[in-house]
Amino acid sequence: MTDLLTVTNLSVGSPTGPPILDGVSLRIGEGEVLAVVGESGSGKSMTAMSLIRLLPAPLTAGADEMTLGGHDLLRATDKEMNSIRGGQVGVLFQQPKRMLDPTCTAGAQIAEPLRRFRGMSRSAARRTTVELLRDVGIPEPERRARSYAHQLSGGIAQRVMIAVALAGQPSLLIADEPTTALDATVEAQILRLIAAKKRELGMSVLFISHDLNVVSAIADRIAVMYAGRIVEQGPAEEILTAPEHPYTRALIECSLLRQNAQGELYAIPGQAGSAREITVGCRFRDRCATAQSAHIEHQCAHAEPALVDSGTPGHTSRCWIPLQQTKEPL
Ligand SMILES: Nc1ncnc2c1ncn2[C@@H]1O[C@H](COP(=O)(O)OP(=O)(O)OP(=O)(O)O)[C@@H](O)[C@H]1O
Repeated sequence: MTDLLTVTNLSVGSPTGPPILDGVSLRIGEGEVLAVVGESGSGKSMTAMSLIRLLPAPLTAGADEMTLGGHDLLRATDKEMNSIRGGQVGVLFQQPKRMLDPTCTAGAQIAEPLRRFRGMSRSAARRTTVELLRDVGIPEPERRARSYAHQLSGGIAQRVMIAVALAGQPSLLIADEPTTALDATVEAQILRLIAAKKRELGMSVLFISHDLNVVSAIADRIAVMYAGRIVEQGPAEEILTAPEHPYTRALIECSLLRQNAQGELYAIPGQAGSAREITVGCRFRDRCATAQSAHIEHQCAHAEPALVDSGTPGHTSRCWIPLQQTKEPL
């Protein structure tokens, strides 16, 4: 599969405090969905923001390589980036009603990229806007085109955002927790819509989520982030059924709503936030049951493991004692 996006050794830092992203490398094939998962604060959104060069000041990013199709995202001028965002890259966020401009109709917000990126006349953009609204499953599209954000439900607003994102005919859709604010039925509809559009248009998708249940419905490959690092990456099926990293396994336990012997719901012990302060050894070690066992603790505390092949093509993990070696059942 030809790669659409290649990111090598991406790091993000702030003038104060430890690095926010540390040596993140990703690739997304044409027409592929890569899901990035991890707890709040692990660096998922910062990864996406770095790609489209929209990091909030005073954060700065550096990478060895960052390419999308034929575009070098590291060297693109601000003007080029303006046309890549909304053109080659469409973006969906968690709070669709907040992301829509409250002063413009839904239709005007879809027509804008049609005119800007596809050079359509006013009347052609108006017609295509209605087609796009119909295409993303919005009933009465002519009427909805005249609605403002406050007149839309969360699910309809996210469909409008999908129409805005697709208007520029992107090769990559970045979807940052696009269903987190929606109720379960609407969430399933929006996931189905994203999957259908991806198939129909042959787009690639960078899908960001904290929820492995959601991710399992849509991802071809999964990258697991912890404290600014990718700790495991590989084919979705393999990550979900045969994880190598104890953190991935812990996320799966949480998503399955597993209970412990006392009948309590499983939760990962400790705080994710403090891991970034760990500069020596594995960042997950304080929360990792395997690392807490006496003979292993020494190794995990003294050197950070590298991201290495698990033995299956394309599956890598960053752990001294990968789970498949310990043969612990999931
Ligand atoms: N403007 C900022 N200045 C400094 N640090 C920031 C800034 N914005 C975010 N961070 C830090 O960057 C880290 C990664 O944040 P990011 O938003 O990427 O996490 P995330 O994995 O997307 O979490 P969530 O699911 O909550 O959005 C966090 O520790 C956060 O505190």
